[in-house]
Amino acid sequence: MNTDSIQDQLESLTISPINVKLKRLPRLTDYLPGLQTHTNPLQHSNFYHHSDNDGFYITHSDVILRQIVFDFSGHFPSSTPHLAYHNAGPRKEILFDPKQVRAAIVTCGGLCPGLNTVIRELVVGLWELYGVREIFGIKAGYRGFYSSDPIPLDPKLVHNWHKRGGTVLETSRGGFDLKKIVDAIETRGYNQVYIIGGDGTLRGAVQIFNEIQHRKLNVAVTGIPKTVDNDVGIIDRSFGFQTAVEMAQQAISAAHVEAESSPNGIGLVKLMGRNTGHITLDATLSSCDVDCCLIPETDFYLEGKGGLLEFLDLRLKENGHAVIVVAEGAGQDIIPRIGSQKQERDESGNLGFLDIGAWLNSELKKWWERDHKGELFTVKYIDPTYMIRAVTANATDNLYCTLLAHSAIHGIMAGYTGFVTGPINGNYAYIPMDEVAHAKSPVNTKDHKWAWLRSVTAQPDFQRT
Ligand SMILES: Nc1ncnc2c1ncn2[C@@H]1O[C@H](COP(=O)(O)OP(=O)(O)OP(=O)(O)O)[C@@H](O)[C@H]1O
Ligand SMILES: O=P(O)(O)OC[C@H]1O[C@](O)(CO)[C@@H](O)[C@@H]1O
Ligand SMILES: [Mg+2]
Repeated sequence: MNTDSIQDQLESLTISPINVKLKRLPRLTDYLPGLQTHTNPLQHSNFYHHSDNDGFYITHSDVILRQIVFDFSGHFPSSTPHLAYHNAGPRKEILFDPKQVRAAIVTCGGLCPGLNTVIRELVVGLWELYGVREIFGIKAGYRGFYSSDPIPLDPKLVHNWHKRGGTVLETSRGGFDLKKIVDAIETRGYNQVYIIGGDGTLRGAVQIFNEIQHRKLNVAVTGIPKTVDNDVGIIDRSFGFQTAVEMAQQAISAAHVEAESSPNGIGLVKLMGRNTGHITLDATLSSCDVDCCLIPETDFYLEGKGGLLEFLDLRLKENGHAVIVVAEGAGQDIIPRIGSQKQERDESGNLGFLDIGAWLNSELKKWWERDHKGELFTVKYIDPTYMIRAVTANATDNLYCTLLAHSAIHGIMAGYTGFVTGPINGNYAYIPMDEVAHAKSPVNTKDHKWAWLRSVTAQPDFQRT
């Protein structure tokens, strides 16, 4: 169909009913049917002016479609159901009496810019929007539920936490003991549990939620997805990611300056990205200084036709310098393991990596010595690791963290449980927690963005012919 006829068709298009499948969210009333409802205290707030039909309150029938881009040339609406999620936001009727709420907040896994903002906004939101007065911080990750006393939190205490990197509550890996955690939740009398963490944390949170359901406890659990690597699926992106990309730019700029200031200079930067290369990819695209971007989602090799060394040889001849950015999880298969060298695991069971940056640094030097002995050459290797995540969130991420925290509060107050809050197509949604815990988000090397990257760097595709 040509462009004009599609335009004509769109002007008069009637969309027949769309086949939508709404993702059901667990609610406390699923297993505690007798719970009383309460009017949302925002109804009496001086700051939120609203009438019944001004759209302020979100109803159970307000949904967000997962897919918003369609092919109008005959395939829409299709018989395949379109997935929809509940819209996040305040409900007029809630399932908690704010005076009876005892909320617990925990941060688990690695650091990410914005963690303290989420904590701060959970505290301030619970306190100011709903009048909750019993809010507790759990120290140092999951183990803190059963191994230390909680920290009472209030708006005064947390008022400037968003200006600090890291997590004031502290975090850790490992220490997940389901029975001890749920026992502690029961004994301490928490009835709202806010769990901030990545894929591992969310898998743990699903188990906590299942056990709470099994024990029929009046306790709602929500997850707030945190991953500096941006490797959690379904949601548009994770908080702190943009800040990390911005920080990564500084390392790339420095590598570029170093490289172009030396004859045959190579700047080599290693960035975080355990299983995904999102940070590396976005930092490359926004810097425009990178000659080659290496990520875990695509293999590469050094020697021979179409390899990295041949490419660098050409770039150095053309430009006199080159910049390589590599994600920490890239190239793990091409680094030789020494003897019985085992891949170590951290306390959560995540595989440790061989150091791709240090290995490349040494291989580049060996290559030059072998093939270009006597010619000037330098590699400047920059490994900013923790510098890109141990910072405060930028303004965009701070705002994002605030909306996430408030959305999580509204959802839990409405009696939803076992859910995660996150943006889908720019709107905040409630998503079943087990779905997010298992959804990955790799870089798609078949899409336009990767093709754009290849066109910007003109790097090889590393497909051996
Ligand atoms: N499958 C699982 N079941 C229960 N608990 C888990 C599981 N995987 C990880 N955990 C627990 O979740 C917490 C955080 O896990 P992990 O260290 O993998 O970080 P994460 O949440 O994935 O964040 P990130 O990888 O972004 O730093 C740890 O306390 C760990 O013991
Ligand atoms: O050294 P730590 O704290 O275990 O964290 C390192 C890992 O955490 C992350 O930042 C997030 O998973 C990864 O990119 C990185 O591999
Ligand atoms: Mg993880």
